[in-house]
Amino acid sequence: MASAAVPELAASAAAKAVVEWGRPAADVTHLVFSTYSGGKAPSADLLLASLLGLRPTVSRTILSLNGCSGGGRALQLAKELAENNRGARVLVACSELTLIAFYGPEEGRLDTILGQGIFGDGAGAVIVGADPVNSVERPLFEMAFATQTTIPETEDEITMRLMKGGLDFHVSVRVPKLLKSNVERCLIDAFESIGVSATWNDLFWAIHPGGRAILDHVEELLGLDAEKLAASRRVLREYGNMSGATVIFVLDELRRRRARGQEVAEWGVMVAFGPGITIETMVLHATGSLKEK
Ligand SMILES: CC(C)(COP(=O)(O)OP(=O)(O)OC[C@H]1O[C@@H](n2cnc3c(N)ncnc32)[C@H](O)[C@@H]1OP(=O)(O)O)[C@@H](O)C(=O)NCCC(=O)NCCSC(=O)CC(=O)O
Repeated sequence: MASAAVPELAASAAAKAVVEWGRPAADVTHLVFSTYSGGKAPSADLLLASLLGLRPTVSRTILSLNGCSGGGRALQLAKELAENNRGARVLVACSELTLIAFYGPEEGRLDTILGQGIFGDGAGAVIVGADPVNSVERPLFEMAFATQTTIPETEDEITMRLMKGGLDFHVSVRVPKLLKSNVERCLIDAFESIGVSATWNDLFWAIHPGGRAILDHVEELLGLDAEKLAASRRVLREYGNMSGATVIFVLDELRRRRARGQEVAEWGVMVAFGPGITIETMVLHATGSLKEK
């Protein structure tokens, strides 16, 4: 069921992204697809390419089981592809279905219930490119800098394993504190790398809302004003933790808030995390056309 539904869900998100982009789907040169909800070949990226009518030469990559860092990883990879291939247009698609990880409670494993309580289904899609065609394309966010960090000795803190009965998923109770201890260093390093200085409250924020406790910990650590994580909190409240797709929803929510004049910061950050524990950090720059929308 998941194998069929995951690409269909992605196709519905991608079709909307393509319409907003303003160019035909056949102009997509690369596809990066992230999901934890599959386990077959040919995989969901091929089915998505066929559902959208992408060209047979589209260069496809599937990221499997990157978990909640999958959205951040896919966007970083798309940035690399777009910057290194003139004229490339990369479709990033993340599609997740909790069905694959649905199973009954386990003695002594409270996180089984936690996962089923806070996770949700969803798909998000983004078109990434460099050098926009000004007459057609309206860039929203520039990915100014991107980096990946692995927190040492945390490989057992978030785990996923495909078994006969589905996806065996575990998340330890230590995850919010581990992120709290490591996220600021990632942010400082990222901003130093591009020579931009800003206080945390000067920025707009797209943090993967892995759970309410994670947002609370980050907010407290960085001394963020309450509205700074409003986009992440709204997405978590409305849709749950949709794993890799969630940061795309948060970016979309930021775009809407900006259009309503609720978010005016020029620079911002996106942070996603997943098994590893892997932290994907990105410095974002709101582009002119985003501010005009
Ligand atoms: C789930 C919550 C909203 C519940 O908040 P509450 O304030 O209601 O309750 P709480 O935090 O006191 O937790 C209630 C009880 O559950 C226990 N508890 C909490 N998290 C647990 C876990 N992961 N494993 C086992 N037990 C856990 C607590 O110790 C406590 O036990 P007791 O009652 O005995 O004291 C919050 O704990 C939360 O946001 N946790 C972080 C979730 C998380 O790690 N998300 C990341 C998912 S992974 C991800 O996003 C990336 C990926 O998948 O790749």
